[in-house]
Amino acid sequence: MRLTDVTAGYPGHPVLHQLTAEIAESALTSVVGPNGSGKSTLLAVLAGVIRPTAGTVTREGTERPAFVVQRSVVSDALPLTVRETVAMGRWARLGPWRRSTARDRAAVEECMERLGVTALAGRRLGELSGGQRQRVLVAQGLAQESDLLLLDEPTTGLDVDSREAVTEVLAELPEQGVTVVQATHDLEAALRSETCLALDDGHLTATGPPADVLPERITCFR
Ligand SMILES: Nc1ncnc2c1ncn2[C@@H]1O[C@H](COP(=O)(O)OP(=O)(O)OP(=O)(O)O)[C@@H](O)[C@H]1O
Repeated sequence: MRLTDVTAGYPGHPVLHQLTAEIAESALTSVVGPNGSGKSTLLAVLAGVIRPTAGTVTREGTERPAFVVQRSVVSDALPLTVRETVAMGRWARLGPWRRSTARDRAAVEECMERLGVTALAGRRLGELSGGQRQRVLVAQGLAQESDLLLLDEPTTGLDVDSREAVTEVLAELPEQGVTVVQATHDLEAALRSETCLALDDGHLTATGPPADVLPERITCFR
C-alpha cells in the first residue's frame, strides 16, 4: 500500500500534508506520534473513510478494510450483545438473505475466544468495562477476515494481560497474510511491529524498524 503526496483532513482543516509512505504487505505497522499529529486521520484515509484532497492512495488488495475505531467512538447506548457486536464483523460477507452460515458463526466464536471475551458473549456492550469493550471491538475487526486490518489505539486502557493478549494476536496476523496497521501510544505494542511510521503535525518524520524510530520519540508514549 502506498500513499503519495497525500493531503487530507477535515473541512477547512488539513491535517496530513503531502505525506508519502509505504505500508508493507503482510506485516504489522505502527503509526506513532504525539496527540493531534494525525494518526487517526491517517487510518481513516487508509480505510477510505476520509478522501485525500490531493495525492493518491494505492493498494493491491480488493477486500474492504476492517477498521477498528477507538472505543470512545462507540455509543454506550447500543443495545447489542457482545456476540451480536462481533457478528456484525461478518455482515459484509453474508449472502443476499443476510443469513449467517455455520462458517460465520464459527468465525465469531473463534474471534471471541482469541480475544478472551467468550464469557461475556451474552452481555450488552454498554454494560462492559472500557477494556472489555475494546477487546470486543478488536474481535469484531478480526471477524471481518479482511486482508487489511486497521486499528486505532487497540491496546489503550487495557490491563497488562489484555494488552499482551491483543498485541500477541495482532503480531500473529501477518503470518496469515494480513496487513495490520495500528495507531498506538503503547510502546510494547510498537516494539512488536515490523515498521513504525512517526508523524508530527501531519508530517511523516521517520519510518523504519522500531529500534531506529522509537528511541527519539519516547515522549509519545504514556
Ligand atoms: N472531526 C474532526 N473535525 C475537525 N478536526 C478534527 C477532527 N478530528 C480530528 N481533528 C483534528 O485533526 C488533527 C489530528 O487529529 P488526529 O485525531 O488524527 O490525531 P491523533 O494523532 O490520532 O491524536 P491522538 O493521539 O490524540 O488520538 C487534530 O488537530 C484534531 O484536532
